[in-house]
Amino acid sequence: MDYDPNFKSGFVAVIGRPNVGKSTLLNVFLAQKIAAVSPRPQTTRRRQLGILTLPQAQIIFVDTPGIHHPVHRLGEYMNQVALDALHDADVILWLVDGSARPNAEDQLAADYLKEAGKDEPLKVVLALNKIDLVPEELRSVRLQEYLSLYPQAFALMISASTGLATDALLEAILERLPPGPRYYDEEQVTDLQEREIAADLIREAVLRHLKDEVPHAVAVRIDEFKDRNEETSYIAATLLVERESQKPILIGKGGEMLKRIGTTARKEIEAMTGRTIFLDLHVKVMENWRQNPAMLRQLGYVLTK
Ligand SMILES: Nc1nc2c(ncn2[C@@H]2O[C@H](COP(=O)(O)OP(=O)(O)OP(=O)(O)O)[C@@H](O)[C@H]2O)c(=O)[nH]1
Repeated sequence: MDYDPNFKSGFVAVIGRPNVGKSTLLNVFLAQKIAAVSPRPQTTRRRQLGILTLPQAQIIFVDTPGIHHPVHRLGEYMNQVALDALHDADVILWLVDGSARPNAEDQLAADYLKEAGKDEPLKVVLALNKIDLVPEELRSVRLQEYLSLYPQAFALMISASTGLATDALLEAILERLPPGPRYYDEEQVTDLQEREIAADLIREAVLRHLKDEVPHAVAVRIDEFKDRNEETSYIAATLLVERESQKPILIGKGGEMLKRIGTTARKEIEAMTGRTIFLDLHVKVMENWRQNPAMLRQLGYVLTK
């Protein structure tokens, strides 16, 4: 690899509480659907990378699960992932929901930042997202409310869904990146395997159709992902639920709900892969999978420490 002293690269940890729009923003930057986006909190469970290669820089986004108070093993794992990402990051993009006042979880994120930056100052860019929902006259007050949680941050207001000031945000990140090599090929946008993305898209479809009914007790296991030819792939996946009583909710009358979930997921996977997909979905009860470290590992939630 040729060394270019003007080239910049580095890791940008994207943090913030669940549902602030991390995935939406990542999709804007990468112009491709790689992270799960859903109107329900905590869709992003795994640590994900999105890689943006520009003529003079390469940014590797680490999309962390939302920081929140742990209530079970999966929650603890998610917080640990978030802390690890802060330590390793060159720049931290702290995304908050500008349409609401700071709450205890935002305070917790600020505490994480203080903890991670106590020996070495962190480069934190604070982005107030969803500013399209905030009346003009309230905006600067809101900015100050968030900035007071971590005054060392560079702050700006954006809207990931309208694209407002997302260029300025990218510029602020680029300014703070150190010189470095191009770590990944230009064409590569993620280090997530297609099957992992497919699992995320299936889980997203479940959350979208089921609203409040089974939400976070569902995990997706990809059992098979085979290319049949150039244009078609076959995917078999199992939706794991925690209790027998959740099974009929997922399946629906005459299998109608499962069919709807399958159709939504299939379309999303087809958009992502550019291929025709045959999607075969099953539902299985796996009691208390969230408390089971072996099960979490099998589903790709590797406990790091
Ligand atoms: N009005 C408005 N809505 C937004 C904006 N950005 C995101 N949203 C919506 O907010 C919801 C959550 O967005 P996500 O991108 O899934 O949030 P996330 O932070 O990745 O969520 P987790 O995966 O749970 O951590 C979705 O319904 C988005 O459409 C914005 O700038 N303005």
